[in-house]
Amino acid sequence: MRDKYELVDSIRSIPDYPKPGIIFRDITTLLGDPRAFRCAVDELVQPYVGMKIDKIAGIEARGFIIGGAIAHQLSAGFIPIRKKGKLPDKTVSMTYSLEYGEDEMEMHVDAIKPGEKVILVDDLIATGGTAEGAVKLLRQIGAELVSACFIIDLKDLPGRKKLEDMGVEVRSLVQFEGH
Ligand SMILES: O=P(O)(O)OC[C@H]1O[C@H](OP(=O)(O)OP(=O)(O)O)[C@H](O)[C@@H]1O
Ligand SMILES: Nc1ncnc2[nH]cnc12
Repeated sequence: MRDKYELVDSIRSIPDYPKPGIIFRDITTLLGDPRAFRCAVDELVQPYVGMKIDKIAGIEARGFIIGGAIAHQLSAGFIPIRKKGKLPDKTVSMTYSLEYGEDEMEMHVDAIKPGEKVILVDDLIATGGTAEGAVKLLRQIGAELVSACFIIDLKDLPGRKKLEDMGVEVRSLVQFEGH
């Protein structure tokens, strides 16, 4: 990977998916490109090296792919934040809205010990509704949220500001204009 332009070029944009007016930023092409995938994970990990991060919390489904790779690189544990009804033990849950709908997410109540240092990971932040719900859940069970990171930030949407207003540091690799 020579520079971040190659990372941008590895992301496929699909107009009017899943609804008219949305440009879907598809990371399957990035994931399928060995150099782009490695570059994205390495760039996301770099600021956290040496910070003794306990857990990476990844948001279903695309946050699992990126978050798992980051957790491995940082020798941290991995916590899945899942869509409703998928986790088998006692959970905490939160309803949230996103760019094209509404959903409910859950975590196991014992996924994190109070005070553990956690980074939230997803592929993309748009309205920030999903990440906001995840931050609330993580704090509810006592996590110390160190940062949130994304490959993509849709910068005309309020996601980044929403998290920063909650006192969360936000990092992203690629910024796109528009929806
Ligand atoms: O900032 P927001 O407006 O909340 O949108 C961002 C969320 O939308 C996408 O997930 P989606 O709900 O489509 O689920 P998927 O990963 O299972 O496809 C994306 O992976 C983020 O999780
Ligand atoms: N425009 C978009 N592309 C891909 N995933 C998204 N999640 C929310 N908005 C999105």
